[in-house]
Amino acid sequence: MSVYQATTSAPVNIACIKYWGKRDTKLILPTNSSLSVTLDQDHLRSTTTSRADTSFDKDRLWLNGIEEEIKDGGRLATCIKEMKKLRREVEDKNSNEPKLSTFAVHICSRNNFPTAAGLASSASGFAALVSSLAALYALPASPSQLSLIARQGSGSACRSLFGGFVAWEQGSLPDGSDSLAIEVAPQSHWPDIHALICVVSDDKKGTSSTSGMQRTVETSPLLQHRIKNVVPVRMEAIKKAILARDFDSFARITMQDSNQFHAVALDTDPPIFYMNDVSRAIIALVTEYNRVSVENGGMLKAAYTYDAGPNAVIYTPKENIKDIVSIIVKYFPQAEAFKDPFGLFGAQGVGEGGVVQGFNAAVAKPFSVGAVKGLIHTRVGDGPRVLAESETLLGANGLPKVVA
Ligand SMILES: Nc1ncnc2c1ncn2[C@@H]1O[C@H](COP(=O)(O)OP(=O)(O)OP(=O)(O)O)[C@@H](O)[C@H]1O
Ligand SMILES: C[C@@](O)(CCOP(=O)(O)OP(=O)(O)O)CC(=O)O
Repeated sequence: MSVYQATTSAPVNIACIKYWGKRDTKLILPTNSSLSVTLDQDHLRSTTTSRADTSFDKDRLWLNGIEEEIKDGGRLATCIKEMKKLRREVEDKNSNEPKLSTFAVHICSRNNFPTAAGLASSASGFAALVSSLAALYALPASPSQLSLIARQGSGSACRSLFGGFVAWEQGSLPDGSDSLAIEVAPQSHWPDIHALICVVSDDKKGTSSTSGMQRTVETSPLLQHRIKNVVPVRMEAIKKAILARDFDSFARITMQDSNQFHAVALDTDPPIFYMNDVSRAIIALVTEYNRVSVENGGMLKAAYTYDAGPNAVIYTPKENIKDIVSIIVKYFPQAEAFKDPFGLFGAQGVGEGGVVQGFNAAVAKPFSVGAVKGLIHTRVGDGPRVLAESETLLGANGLPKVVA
């Protein structure tokens, strides 16, 4: 008896031009195009196994070992249904193909980072779901075609079907068939883009992206200006900057767009605040680091960006990442030693951190341990990967394997 299954992993992406607002909430069609950097799966990833079997009586999904309900008409159900539809097309063309589209599936997924930490788990999660089903079903679909389905799981997930630098073209058709992700440049084009994720403590539950963005669409006049006049120009400018490996322009646009996204959140009625004092202090530190460079005749050296929460992501070329880690550690002492995946600091570690020459230390006050509860150093990465059979997350009985 053949076992029909596939395991894939998919990356997280963090936008430089933010998606914020839907023109169709069911199909998840955005009010503006967006652009992101895919982060390295060696550090952050969702891994998903999908198996089709005649003995399964219904579609089931486990996330980090806990079964999630697949609600009728919900996002998970929609993605699974759309993938089965593509499988049926393959079966209709070739009658020798096993009728996997008629079997129920068991899907088991794990995120190697905390799902609740606001690290875009829905993006890597739905990208891994769609790519594992695509591998299971041996679909001839391109990443852009798969992005149409991942988009219906979570908008930002469509961008995780590619590595490197990725645009989500908003499209204009009512059925959404032109609202898809395209690769602007692969990882290999600009591999020196590194990222430091500052995981900021956040006790209270914030406003979800899904509900927050709809409130913004309904109430913010600034969003209309952003959609019509700002994003189209920025999309073109940032694509040009990426193709030219022009970090100065890339950084300027990324910071401006993060700022405007948080401005439209504030322009929402009632207002939405995603950043906190820690987030704002990190902005002050990156701004000061850039000021020192520019005043010495240099260019912008780092760019901050924030999604729908207080965590900072700082993009910087590889050559500056040591400076950035040192500055952040100086102002935000860490409870645990900095995990140094690229071996920046050698055996002695980052210590108490420090600032570059000419840096005005008074731009922010030092915080106490725990204000930034963790630092993750990563870089631009590749798109979804198909993993070996041995990586399966499902046991012989079709249920999640017990992890040690
Ligand atoms: N590996 C996964 N496989 C399938 N679905 C997942 C996976 N990881 C996360 N999800 C889905 O995404 C949901 C979490 O998404 P949510 O949008 O609340 O958080 P986030 O992605 O961390 O934040 P944001 O989208 O605002 O950046 C989970 O409840 C689950 O439904
Ligand atoms: C601020 C953002 O991270 C918003 C992401 O929103 P989601 O993709 O999580 O929203 P839904 O489509 O409702 O699932 C910006 C971005 O990633 O572009």
